[in-house]
Amino acid sequence: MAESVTKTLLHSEALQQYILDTSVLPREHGLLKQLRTATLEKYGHLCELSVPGDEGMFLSMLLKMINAKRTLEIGVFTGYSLLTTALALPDDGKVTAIDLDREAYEVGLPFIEKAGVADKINFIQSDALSVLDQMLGQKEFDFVFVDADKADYRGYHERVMRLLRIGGVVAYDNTLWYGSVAKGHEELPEFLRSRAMEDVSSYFYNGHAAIVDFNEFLASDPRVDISQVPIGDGVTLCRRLQ
Ligand SMILES: C[S@@+](CC[C@H](N)C(=O)[O-])C[C@H]1O[C@@H](n2cnc3c(N)ncnc32)[C@H](O)[C@@H]1O
Repeated sequence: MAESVTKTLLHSEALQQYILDTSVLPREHGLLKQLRTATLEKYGHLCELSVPGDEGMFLSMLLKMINAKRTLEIGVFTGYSLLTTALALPDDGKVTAIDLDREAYEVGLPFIEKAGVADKINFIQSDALSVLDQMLGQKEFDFVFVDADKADYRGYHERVMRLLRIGGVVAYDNTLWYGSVAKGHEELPEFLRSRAMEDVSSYFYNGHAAIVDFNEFLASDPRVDISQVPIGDGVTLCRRLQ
């Protein structure tokens, strides 16, 4: 269980375990722990799709620091980052959450309900790009967390730039793609490579090229300040400037 709470490749296993034992596990909300266990029981190794505990705590801190009230989550799975967000928002905060997969959302829903934050959440089961298109000109967000189809990150970014208030923050997950961005696709960790090769249209196969391209694109986008944070699988923060 412990190894699924954080997956950064940037430091040694001993240091990773230290971070986990010292500052993550003692402070992780009990219902987040339960949600993670339920995800592991239902999805096995795919539980790694959830954000790790140290990244969850980072997102929670960030939301509180920027006083976020209206947030958008693109890619929910069983809701680890969603529950983290809902817990971090003030009582009158709202999070709009989009995912194609309602079944996975319902695995985490009992923990969201037990935490008493279900009223803050509007879950929309749909393809994210089409929902974002419908929201343009209607909604404004303080914070957006993007963790869905990596091949669509450019498309999400164009829409998010119009949905985020000026000064608002968008966080893109998995921007280090298991450490492989600094290497070639063939150097993906074995567990990812074998899964990628099973299905060339898969999340795992397409992720590498899409993320490498997206990182280069963000670095040249004058509409945002950026900071690539080496936590979890890499999170790039972008603050909208114009
Ligand atoms: C990495 S998981 C999200 C993990 C989540 N943030 C968490 O902490 O548990 C990616 C999710 O994106 C969803 N997804 C993929 N493509 C999508 C799309 N085009 N529109 C909406 N959701 C999508 C998948 O169904 C999956 O649940």
